[in-house]
Amino acid sequence: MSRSILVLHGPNLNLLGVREPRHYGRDTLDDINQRLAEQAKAAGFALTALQSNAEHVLIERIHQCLDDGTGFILINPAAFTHTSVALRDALAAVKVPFIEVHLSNVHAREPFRQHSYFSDLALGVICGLGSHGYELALAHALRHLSQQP
Ligand SMILES: O=C(O)[C@]1(O)C[C@H](CCCOc2ccccc2)[C@@H](O)[C@H](O)C1
Repeated sequence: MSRSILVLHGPNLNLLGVREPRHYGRDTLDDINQRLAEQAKAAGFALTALQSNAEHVLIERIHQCLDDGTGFILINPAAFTHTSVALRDALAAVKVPFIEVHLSNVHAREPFRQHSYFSDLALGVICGLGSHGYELALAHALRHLSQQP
């Protein structure tokens, strides 16, 4: 059973807590990552988090999952949600189960945010619940991995 979870944050999420609290809340990315790490550790699992503004960095980190035993991915692709076939293809290639997370309710925002290149591949999608969405996604990932042989 894999005991390793990867959390990926897409472009501009490094600005969380500094700008746009109306859409994205006041938690910083460090706040979110710290809470996720504590949640995973308490359950006996390892968690790695990466934020990047560069599509190729996220893609190459996903490719690493072919060799590093990652059992589950939580990903907020951010704006790449609506644009990146390349990032979609990387997730499809490695075949690691993933949950797509969005802080805001993308379905209550501009039309262009209402299409995702990831949702049909995802195990599930959580949006609109702020940073709690990440914690809910992690809770599901932990249960999923705990049920694996
Ligand atoms: O709601 C989400 O989590 C999004 O993935 C966030 C993306 C934006 C991430 C940028 O986050 C910022 C945070 C603070 C200030 C500026 C941008 C947006 O493009 C997606 O449509 C929905």
